[in-house]
Amino acid sequence: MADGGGWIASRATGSRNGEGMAELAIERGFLPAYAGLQRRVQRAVDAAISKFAEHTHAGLHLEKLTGARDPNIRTIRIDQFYRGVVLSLGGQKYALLNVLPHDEAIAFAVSRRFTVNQALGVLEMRDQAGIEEFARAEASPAPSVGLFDHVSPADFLRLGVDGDLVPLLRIIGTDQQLESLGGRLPEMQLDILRGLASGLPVEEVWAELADRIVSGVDTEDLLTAARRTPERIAFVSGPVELAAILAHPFDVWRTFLHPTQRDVAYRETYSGPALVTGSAGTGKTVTGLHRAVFLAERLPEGGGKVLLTTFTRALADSLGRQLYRLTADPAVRARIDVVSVDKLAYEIATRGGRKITVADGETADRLWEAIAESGPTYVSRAGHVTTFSAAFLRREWEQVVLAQQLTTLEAYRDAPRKGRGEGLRATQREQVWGAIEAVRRDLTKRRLSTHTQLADEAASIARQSPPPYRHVIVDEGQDLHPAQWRLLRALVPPGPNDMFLLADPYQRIYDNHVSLAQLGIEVRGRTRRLTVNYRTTHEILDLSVKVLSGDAAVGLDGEGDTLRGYRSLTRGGVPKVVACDDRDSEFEALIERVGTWLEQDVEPHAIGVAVRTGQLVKAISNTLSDAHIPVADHQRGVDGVHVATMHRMKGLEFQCLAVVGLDAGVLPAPYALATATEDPHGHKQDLQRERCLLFVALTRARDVLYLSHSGTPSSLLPAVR
Ligand SMILES: Nc1ncnc2c1ncn2[C@@H]1O[C@H](COP(=O)(O)OP(=O)(O)OP(=O)(O)O)[C@@H](O)[C@H]1O
Repeated sequence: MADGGGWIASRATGSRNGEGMAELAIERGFLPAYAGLQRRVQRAVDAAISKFAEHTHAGLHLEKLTGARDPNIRTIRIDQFYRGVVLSLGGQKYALLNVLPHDEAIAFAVSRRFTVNQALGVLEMRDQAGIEEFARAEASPAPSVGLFDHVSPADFLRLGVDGDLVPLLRIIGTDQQLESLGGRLPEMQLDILRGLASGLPVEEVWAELADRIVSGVDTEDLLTAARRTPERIAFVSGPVELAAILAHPFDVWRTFLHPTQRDVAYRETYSGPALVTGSAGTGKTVTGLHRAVFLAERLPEGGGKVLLTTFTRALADSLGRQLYRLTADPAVRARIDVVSVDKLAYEIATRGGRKITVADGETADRLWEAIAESGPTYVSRAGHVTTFSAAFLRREWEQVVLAQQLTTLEAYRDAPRKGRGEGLRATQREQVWGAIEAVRRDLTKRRLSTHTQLADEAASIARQSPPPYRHVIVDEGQDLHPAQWRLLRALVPPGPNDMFLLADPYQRIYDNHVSLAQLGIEVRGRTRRLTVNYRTTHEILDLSVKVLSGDAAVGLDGEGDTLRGYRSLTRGGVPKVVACDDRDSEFEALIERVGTWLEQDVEPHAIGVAVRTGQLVKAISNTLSDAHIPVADHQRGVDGVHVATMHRMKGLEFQCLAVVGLDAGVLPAPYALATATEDPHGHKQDLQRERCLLFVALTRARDVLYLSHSGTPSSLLPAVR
């Protein structure tokens, strides 16, 4: 270490060593460590980093340590109390690993060891002292059934598991044992072991890795390995980039993507529309944001724009905020339009000054209620004289008539009604058509349009002009209506990298069952699946997945999706279910819970309360406000605890989440279910949608999940230990 690796000086004065700029890298773990420091210590860290520019290593007090498991680890003085831990990568390159109070820094530094993965060639960190401790504590004979009996030593090596760990893995018989060893292992190897332990066959785990296998790995060459590990080591281009990273140290995703996410987001070319699936919290949004920036950076000046769109305005706002943090370059930002699909449709449909008022949900509901009440009767399968319900008529309009752009009774009479349950006789179709027409006329008379109608009109308008975008990226795609897909298809010319779609069929909470191929969006051969959940703890995920029925959901590509290999990287407490006698005591318990979170310094906006109905939202907001707990009001820009319906929780996340009012009679919502006797298929579908809704709600929690009900619990709530 002749010269302290100063990229700042190199940049300012030109290369001093004549071999190009020396570099400083940061290791992923450095960011949370930095984020947790007081501002005063952060400033001292910033100053120490700057010294890399100005000093030789002597000036930096880079120290080797006696007893270190890794000869390349050094510590560096930050101030009187703190030390940084640094890895020498060779060639005057260093990676910042951690910053801790003096004794902890030394303990961290002597315990860690960096190795190069023999299969993937990536740099890995392990807690060597912790592994030794585990081996001592668990020094017992192999269990009769080991967790990895189906994996041969050769397979372990092929999958990049270090040979010296194999004897230790043979004594592991349970998931709990694996988890207690887990945090000490290299992250990538743990990921592979968890995959194997969750029942994935060796060949499937291998297939996930196959693209990344490197031949001729030099396990001594840390620097090359570090360059192959962008998910753990980021080489910064200079002080501006480093400052940008350190300014938002919690946004780890900005700098470090999982290899699969990186492959998906940074692929040079998809020959046509690409679909990324993955269940809750797997980083679909994050991947879409990176893709948007990647594509926008490649657009030539005046060479078109990227559209980044999603389901609601709130989600689009959130995308916009995250995008802002991902790229500081105003030219790149200016090339990306972030807008919800509804707003996009409205803007296109009202272009040229046309005045349109959007029918709000309540107004539309009232029209459907009125027609259902006064509408025709028929004799049901069960032999009752019955009417078509408002929900049935509205869905028939949305899911059949608007979805297929049916404009005449004749067309409707012959139209397929896939996914709509019980068939309708010709006379019933006439009755339904009459009711739909009446509501449509009523809307026209009042000069109102629904969002779906607007999307339909906007699609027709868009088809008549040259497509305004070069690339379209769609988040939360599982819930878009066919009319919205037609609109998006019309906004971008078919070709390479035209559409990049993100969707999770297990989070479908509206009735739109779409086949993209039928809408001219062919993703076959270009679908990828993300499986690692970054948001939620293992325990929360475990409970959430139990809510789903186990039936495979059908994806936008028409294929059955799977939750195989879906897993979380973090551990936490088991979610708590509180059973209350009545609503008052349930609300009291909620106040207590939220109050405790606030006392524990959880920010109000990091707390969410999800419920099934709008009435409960109102009641809980009032209850919390009365207890002097701030409740967010986004329209008025008021910060506070976020109380919302499960539908509105889509796409969001909270450090602490309460999902309350989980009573039988509230969830599944009786008004959202077709009657089991009269429409068994529709009933089953509706029930599945309610399950997905609860799944969406539960998976919004990051660290802590609290559940409660009054009286009999919802049948959708799984038994909790
Ligand atoms: N590679 C990563 N490293 C660290 N954090 C990540 C990574 N990828 C995603 N995250 C974090 O995980 C959380 C979930 O990510 P994101 O919202 O993109 O997932 P999603 O698949 O869109 O989720 P959902 O479908 O449930 O809305 C976010 O907090 C995000 O910042």
